[in-house]
This record gives sequence, structure tokens and C-alpha cells, in this order.
Amino acid sequence: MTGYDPTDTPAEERLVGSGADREDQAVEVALRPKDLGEFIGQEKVREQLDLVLRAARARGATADHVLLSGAPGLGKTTLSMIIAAEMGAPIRITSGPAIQHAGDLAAILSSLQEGEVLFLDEIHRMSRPAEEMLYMAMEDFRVDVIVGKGPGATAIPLELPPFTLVGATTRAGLLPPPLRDRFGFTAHMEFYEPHELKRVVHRSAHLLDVEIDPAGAAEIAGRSRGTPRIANRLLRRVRDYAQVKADGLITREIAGAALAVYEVDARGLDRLDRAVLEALLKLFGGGPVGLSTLAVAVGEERETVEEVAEPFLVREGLLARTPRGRVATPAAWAHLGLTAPGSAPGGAGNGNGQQDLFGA
Ligand SMILES: Nc1ncnc2c1ncn2[C@@H]1O[C@H](COP(=O)(O)OP(=O)(O)OP(=O)(O)O)[C@@H](O)[C@H]1O
Repeated sequence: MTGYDPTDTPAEERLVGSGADREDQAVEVALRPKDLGEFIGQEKVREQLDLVLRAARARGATADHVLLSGAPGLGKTTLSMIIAAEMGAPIRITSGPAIQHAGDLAAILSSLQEGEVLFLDEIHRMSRPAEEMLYMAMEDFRVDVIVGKGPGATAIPLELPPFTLVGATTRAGLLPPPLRDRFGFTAHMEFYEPHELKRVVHRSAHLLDVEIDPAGAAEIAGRSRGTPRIANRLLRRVRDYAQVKADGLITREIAGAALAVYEVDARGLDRLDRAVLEALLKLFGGGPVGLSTLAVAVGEERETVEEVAEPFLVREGLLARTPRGRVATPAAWAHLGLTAPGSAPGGAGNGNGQQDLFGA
């Protein structure tokens, strides 16, 4: 079997999970780049945003609404704070799930100051009535507040000061077109290259007063799944190890040894990722195998395998989702140091005829 005990680490608390935990939130405040110059990578987005903000400043106007899309931990919140800082404006932070009624949104919008930046995280999760109120607010800086109920209800128009909405979403495709179209500038944040993450690690190490050499930073960067938040989190765990087991300096060896303790491998896969791959290779000969069968084999929920492990495995080219089921790529065999079985059709263990026992 795979040796993975799912009760050990809840999926959302994984060291390589890209959501923010409580410790992250505290440290992230200290590590956030404060202006566009400090923001590493995302060259195109930075260049375009710089133009948008400079032009608005030169006109003495409020910046256009901005939509940022991309995976968690890539810097959307950071960028929204930078937009406010560059515009010399205050920022209000809220999220789609926090705005369930149009009245919640009306209360926020009506208390904004002129030029203020409103950061709306997970904008795709707002309720429909709030979304519709937002259309008008974004376009005309006006909302209709409904007073009363039923036939006696009246709409009272309320003028708003000009503001900049910065919407963030992990799934731009989920936004209704009328909402998407009201953003003057839309940017998609890509995963970071290892050399960019290396700069993130160096910068954070400096701010946290941690000693690290270039090879140590490269080692952490290479295991960070293209995500600055993960790079910062791995850096903190490696720092702990370097303090306890060595003299505090992070070298390649120290980083490697520390991350081995936390079971984050050279490519950034953790135990769950490897358990999925191992099951796919060792139990099902590389697939195709149905998602449900694979999930049962690793003792996890279907959703956990599909939403937590697979996106990274697919992105890394280790696993493919096909109409017939999950299939391991040659890179997956190589990564686990296993040899792919010969191509003999129907041969024992090649798994090509595997059925999904529980339906895909
Ligand atoms: N380009 C960057 N340069 C340096 N550090 C960065 C960069 N992008 C993000 N970070 C760091 O990564 C951490 C996570 O960033 P942030 O909270 O902005 O991500 P996010 O995309 O808003 O994530 P989520 O959608 O999960 O809230 C922060 O500590 C920030 O300091």
C-alpha cells in the first residue's frame, strides 16, 4: 500500500497547501511588498498596472476598477494593497462570502471615501442581488437602496464617491460577463518561476533576519509549487530546523534535510501527492483508473484527491485526466524512481484495462 495515513494531516493544513493559515496571516503582513518596485515577478501585470496607476495619478483621477485572477497565494491581496499605496488611497478589505445581502454591500459602499480602494476577495462568491448592485456602483457610482417590502417598496438612489474596486478571484471564468466587463483592467497572475521564488525567499529571509545562502534559497524555491505563500511558509519551517539542528544558516543541505522531515520532496510534492501517484503506479500500473477508485486506494475523499492533489500533479505533468480515467505520465514513473511496465497489451500490472470499481 501507499503508507499514507490520511488522519495525520488534514488536507487544508498541508505545508504545501496554498491557502493562508493563522501563522501565515501574521507573518504575511510583515513580508508583503509595499510598492510595485518591491513586487517580484509578474512582469507584464506590473508593467500594465504601473501604466494604469500612473495615468490615473497624472489625471488626478481615481484608478479604473481592477480584476485580478489566479491561484491562491500568488499575491492578489498584496497587489491590491500596492494599488492603494501607489494611489495614496485608503483600502477596505472584504470578500464575496461576507457579502450575502445587497444591504451588506450598500453599507460598505456608502461609507467609502473618495478614491478609496475596495478589495473584494473571492468576488465570484457574492450573492446575486449584491452582484447586481455592484454593477451599478461600478459603472455610475450610484446604488439604489430598497426601502420597505412588497408593493410598497421604494428604491432610493444613493450617490457614491468615485472608488476603485479591486476584485480577486481564483476562477475568472465563473464571473458573469456583465461583471467582468465592468473592470477597466484585468490581469491574470501566473505561477512564479523558480528564479523569481528564489528572490522571494531571499527577500523574506532578509526581513525575518534569517541567514540563507543562494543554494539554500534555490532549494526552497524549487519546492514551493510556483507560489510565494508556500515559499515563505517553507522558509519558516526550514529556519526552525536550521536553528534547532544547525547554526542557523540555511544551506542547500539544511533546506533539503528540513523539508525531508516535513515530507516535501525535491519537486514540492507532499505525502498526499505522492500517495496518489504511488497508488496510481503501483496498484493500477499507471492507469487509466477512475477517480473514485484512486481515492479509495489512498483512503481519501474523491474531492480531496481531485481538488487538493490533482491540480498540482496535472500542472507538473505527472498525471493526466482522460475520459477513461487518471493516467500517470512517464515523468511520474521517473519521479518515483520506478520503471514503467513494458508495453505488452493486457500484460499483468500494466493496468490499461483497469475498470473503475466505483464509477469514475
Ligand atoms: N510578487 C511577490 N513578491 C514577494 N512576495 C510576494 C509576492 N506575491 C506574494 N507574496 C507574498 O506571498 C504571500 C501571499 O500573498 P497574498 O496574500 O497577496 O496572496 P493572494 O493571491 O491574495 O492569496 P489568497 O487568494 O489565498 O488570499 C504574502 O506574504 C506576500 O508577501
